[in-house]
Amino acid sequence: DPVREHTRTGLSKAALMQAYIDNLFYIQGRFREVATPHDRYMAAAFTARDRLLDRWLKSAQVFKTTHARTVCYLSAEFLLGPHLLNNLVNLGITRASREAATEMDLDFNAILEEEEEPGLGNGGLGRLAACFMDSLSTCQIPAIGYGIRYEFGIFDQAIEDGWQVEKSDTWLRNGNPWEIPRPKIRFPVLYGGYTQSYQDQDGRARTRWVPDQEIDGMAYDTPVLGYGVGNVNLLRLWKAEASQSFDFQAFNVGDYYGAVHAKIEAETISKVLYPNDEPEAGKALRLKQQFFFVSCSLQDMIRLHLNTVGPLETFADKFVVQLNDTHPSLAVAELMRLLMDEQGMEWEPAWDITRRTFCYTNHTLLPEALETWSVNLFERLLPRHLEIVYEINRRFLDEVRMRFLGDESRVARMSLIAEEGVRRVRMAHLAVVGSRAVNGVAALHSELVKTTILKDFHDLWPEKFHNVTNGVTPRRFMVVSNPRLAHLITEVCGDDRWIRDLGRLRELESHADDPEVQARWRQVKTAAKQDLAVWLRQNTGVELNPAVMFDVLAKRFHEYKRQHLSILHVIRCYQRLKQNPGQEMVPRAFVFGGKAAPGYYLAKLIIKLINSVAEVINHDPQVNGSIRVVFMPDFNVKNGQRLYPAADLSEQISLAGKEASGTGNMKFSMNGALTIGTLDGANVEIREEVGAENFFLFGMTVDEVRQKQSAGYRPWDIYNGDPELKADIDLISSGLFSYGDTNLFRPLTDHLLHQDPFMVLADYRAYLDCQERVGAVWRDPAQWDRMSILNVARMGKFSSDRAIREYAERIWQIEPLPVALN
Ligand SMILES: CCc1ccc([C@H](C)CC(=O)N[C@@H]2O[C@H](CO)[C@@H](O)[C@H](O)[C@H]2O)cc1
Repeated sequence: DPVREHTRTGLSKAALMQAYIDNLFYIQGRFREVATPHDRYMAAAFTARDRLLDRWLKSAQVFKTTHARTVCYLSAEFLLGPHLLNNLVNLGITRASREAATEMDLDFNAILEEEEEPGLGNGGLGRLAACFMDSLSTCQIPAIGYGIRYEFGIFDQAIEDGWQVEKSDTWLRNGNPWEIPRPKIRFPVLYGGYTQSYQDQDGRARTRWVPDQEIDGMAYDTPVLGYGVGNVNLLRLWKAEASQSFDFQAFNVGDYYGAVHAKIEAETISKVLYPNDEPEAGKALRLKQQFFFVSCSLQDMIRLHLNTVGPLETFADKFVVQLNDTHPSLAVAELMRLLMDEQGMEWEPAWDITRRTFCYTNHTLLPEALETWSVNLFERLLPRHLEIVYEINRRFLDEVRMRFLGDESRVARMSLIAEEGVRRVRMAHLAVVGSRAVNGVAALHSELVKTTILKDFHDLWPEKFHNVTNGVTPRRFMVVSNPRLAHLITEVCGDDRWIRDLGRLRELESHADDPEVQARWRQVKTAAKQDLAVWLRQNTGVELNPAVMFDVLAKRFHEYKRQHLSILHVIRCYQRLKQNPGQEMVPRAFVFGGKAAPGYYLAKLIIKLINSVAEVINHDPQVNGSIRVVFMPDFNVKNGQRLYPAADLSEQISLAGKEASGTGNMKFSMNGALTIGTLDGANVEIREEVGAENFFLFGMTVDEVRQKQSAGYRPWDIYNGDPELKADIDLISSGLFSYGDTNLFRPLTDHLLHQDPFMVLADYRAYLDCQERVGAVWRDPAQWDRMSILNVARMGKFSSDRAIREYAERIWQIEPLPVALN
């Protein structure tokens, strides 16, 4: 009956109002007068969800009947962010929803604020996976995202007495309306034990794995709708469960803990996300987590293939699997095990399928982030996979020896096993050997991958190496987070086709000097700054004036990202104002944000320093008229969406050669911020696109860094050679920012003066001079607005749609498969 059909799928205001009322009643069991904010959010969420499921089922039917070639994106992290508004935008019903809310006298923004964000990631890598899922659907490429449904995601960050305090992330406590539990889609995951070789019925040598632990992985599905299309892809996240959750025999003998032991043991595997963003933990549970989702995902793909296509010989034609860094690289060995031990395939055909199935993306050059697992741990947890890794290695090193006769040192360097000291399995090597394509995430980074960490492999297989520069989705990071700017751009461009074709932003170029457009552009920025100022006052007590320059540095804390270089600039500004109060200085608000891995002491000390400097400056009437400092707590996707639209200046100041790409740099620039940055990662390409004259560049290049390091870098000499630098570091050591305690920041100042591995002191002077140039341009609003408009106009390249199209054409060889909207 049309009324019923209409209520669950209708996109009109009336249909949405009816659906909301129905959901409040039939799902939340509430009528309006007694509904809680959470009830209202859930009713709104289910209203959107129904419209998603409608398109999802149509997509699933099309993909099933057409045996569509499918991309499987394996990632240990998916930093999705809040779903509701993003789904309303992709459904094209934001206006109807707002009007429905107004008509029912509901506070639409309050409903949005109610949503807990699924923080199933640490930073760049996890958010990139989420942007790619949005673009895979929008570009109509059949895809499945596979990952882990952590019960506890990235910790919530509180700042107490200037220190980061981690709070566990109970994102599931109020339920999750966006996922569909799939109790019937579950797979056994094995650990430990030993292997046994035997003869099968045809007399062929076979190996069986006799594990000492078996758990289950159960699927939870989240639909991922594209923007303005009928295509909905699947995000399938696995939860660990005991295959037998209650041991009644133990209970009968009163061993109550024993009765639930297996359940607790099993569930720990998907209990919590490891909060490390570069240094690897090397913890056994982390390896168990990686194998857990890899095994479930590959078993699921084999099930889908056998059910839809048939014999596995064509597996690599149906599925292409992208390994998001080395975290899922066990997949290479696990697919071999499943094809040989479970599907009875011989090594060669199994290896041929494996090598044609996988592709690997590297996201970091930092040696401490390149995962290696001790052979002992590997053998203890995954004895069968170690055998397979050894055999892959034996055959691979034969190939290397053939190609590079007598070059045993190259053989040792390329081996999957690091033999010196504790023997370790090099996961990046396993990923490269088992993949048909390897890519970096920005042009500079991909060059460095080929000339440094994977040089030997590039010498052997140059054709395998590619670059695909990262991108971000303009839906979430422009339309959802900055609707005022989106409306203005649509008006100036004449239509909203730019949202799916970001190159159309070029239309703005011709308006860059138009005073009327500039005025409206500045209004949009000021309004976003006002919103942020209100949020910051409510959540930190710090008052910011939206008329001053908002200078923003927000990303995970890591020494290579050099947040401590920025705080030295803040201290320089402070000293200048203190030493000559009358001095005219461009007023600025320095906004910092970002989490530090809980075990990363120096990063946490930098957070403390920022908050301590803020304390002194914000309470000093001699300077707080010109400069203010604030630390935005709990930088996550939701708070990022408040920050990106409100920034005037985007700080991208990592040491050249260290930031693989960066994606925050793209989000800030797409929202009209100008960038001060080094020639690192994607900064290089942003500067190429927006024009060198519209980018504040400073600092050493990668080559200059290498030269200075090989010449012997002595930060102490720079400290003694630059009086302002000396004064700034001495002020930190003086205890002025720590109530006279001269020891608090000593670990940081000592580290800077004696090691400074990321050459903060070497780039200090160039950075300060560049900040002077920034101030000079800020004094000319018309020029600043012109540069801001040109920055946005030329950001088309950095849409994740472009990145996905490049993966599809150059790496995955997959065609879009459109699903009709209705
Ligand atoms: C094993 C611990 C661990 C956890 C995460 C990682 C990630 C690779 C770190 C990460 O997020 N890298 C970032 O990836 C982004 C997406 O490609 C890039 O834009 C960033 O430059 C890069 O730091 C390494 C090691």
